[in-house]
Amino acid sequence: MSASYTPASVISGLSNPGLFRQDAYINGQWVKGSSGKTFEVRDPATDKLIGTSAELDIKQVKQAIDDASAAFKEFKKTTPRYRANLLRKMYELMHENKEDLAKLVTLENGKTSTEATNEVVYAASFYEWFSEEAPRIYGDTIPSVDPTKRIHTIKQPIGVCGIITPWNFPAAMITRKVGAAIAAGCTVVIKPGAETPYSALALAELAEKAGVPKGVINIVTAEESIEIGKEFCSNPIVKKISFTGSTRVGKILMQQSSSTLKKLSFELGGNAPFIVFEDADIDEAVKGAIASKFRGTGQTCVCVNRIYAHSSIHDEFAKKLADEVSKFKIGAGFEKDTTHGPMITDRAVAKVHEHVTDALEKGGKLMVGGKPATELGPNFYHPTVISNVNSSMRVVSEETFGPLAAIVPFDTEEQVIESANSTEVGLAAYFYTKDYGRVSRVSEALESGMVGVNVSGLGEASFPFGGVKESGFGREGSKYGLDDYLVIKGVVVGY
Ligand SMILES: NC(=O)c1ccc[n+]([C@@H]2O[C@H](COP(=O)([O-])OP(=O)(O)OC[C@H]3O[C@@H](n4cnc5c(N)ncnc54)[C@H](O)[C@@H]3O)[C@@H](O)[C@H]2O)c1
Ligand SMILES: O=CCCC(=O)O
Repeated sequence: MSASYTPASVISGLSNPGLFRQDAYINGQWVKGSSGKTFEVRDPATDKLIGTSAELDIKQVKQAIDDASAAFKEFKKTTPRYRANLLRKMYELMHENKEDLAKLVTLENGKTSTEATNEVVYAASFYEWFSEEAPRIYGDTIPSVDPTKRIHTIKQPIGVCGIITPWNFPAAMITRKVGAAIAAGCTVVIKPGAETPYSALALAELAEKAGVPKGVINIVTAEESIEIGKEFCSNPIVKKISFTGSTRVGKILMQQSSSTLKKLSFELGGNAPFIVFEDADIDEAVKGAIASKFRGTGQTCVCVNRIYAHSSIHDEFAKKLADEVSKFKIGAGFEKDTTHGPMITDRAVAKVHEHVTDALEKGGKLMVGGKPATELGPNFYHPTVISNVNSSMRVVSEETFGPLAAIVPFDTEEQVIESANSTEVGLAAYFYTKDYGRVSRVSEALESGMVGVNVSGLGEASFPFGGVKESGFGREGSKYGLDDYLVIKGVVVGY
């Protein structure tokens, strides 16, 4: 597409040009791939080259793990107050560099400048949150059956953590994990999504400025992720893997980790139901569905995937939703009037189109959209609403991960709960109602790690983020987010 910017003009317009790094970051050094190997990173809106990134080989990844291990020997002895101050400084530096960080997010991920700025603020909030949690890593004292003994517990950092993150939140998926790891006293080796390495590298640059000791945060970049995944999982030095990404890859990592019995936390794929009951405020539900379904152009793990609207309001809801969606302006994330950016790749576009075609062939009613926006480029898809959807359609059973809102009519609360739960994954679920009894009943009945009632936004640092079933395990953010990076040691003292 023709755009009012080029990647080069965005990079030269950064207030802090040092944030744009193309080398990997190991043990406080910026390192190139062995024999200078690199991979390309492209702007998803224009397909123009942003730059290259170092393609590390396994020897370099092993070295990063060794360096993180050496750093852990000292870092684990630091006080929680020291680590709190480091995180506070990292948080402040993210805010000082908010505009630049947001530009890098838009450039490599494609999301709009507003969404990118929101992501940077959200990402920084995890450093702030965990700076406040670090000094509160309490143990217990426990009465013993033996009067000559005293029992207490201490919580200690687990060790070197391997962190693997996706491209859809290139900053927040890193800070949510690294904030907890640093607060606990762990050291990390991070492999960011190959589509979006620059936000991760900019965060490493800021961490260094904040005074994070060398070896505590390491970023290994590569387009080829399979061997790095194997190394993280099989290297006995790595004690924990934290992964955000697809259920498919989560299963591979779990299998690979069995030989070394790693502690694992996985945030995997979802298929979020969004239920609009007959007593709901329809306009509020439309607003909520738009915010959740189309966040990041539908490429958010907690995005609504299936909308269930009570039969008595299905047509009204579908029309109002389609009217709002038809006002969207898709385009490059940097353009002022763009409301929704591109998808990450043309493969992602193709998957949305497969779901749309399948739903229409099986009797769904197209309300708006329904085709790739090839006039804008290979990565754009017209935001789409399809009503009269049923459970035989792929969009109901599979995560679309794109801008397709599919509306299924239902008749009873029991029936819709059963439909909502009839999937192997369980990350987020939403419903709209004014019936107070239903709020508790349905929240408790939904098989998902997170539920939004009359709201569509779940993400904040204080909220326990995570799934059940094949959406994974472990919780990020919140007071529980530290647990995954700590081990409890019981101590018995005899007198
Ligand atoms: N639950 C969450 O918080 C959350 C957040 C974002 C994305 N997701 C899920 O991720 C999926 C989309 O993201 P994606 O396509 O980038 O997912 P993905 O699983 O393909 O990739 C995620 C990360 O894993 C790496 N990876 C891929 N194969 C690997 C392997 N064999 N070994 C080690 N690393 C490997 C990738 O390079 C990337 O860094 C969706 O299903 C979405 O729901 C979940
Ligand atoms: O896509 C995954 C993360 C989204 C969020 O934290 O709200």
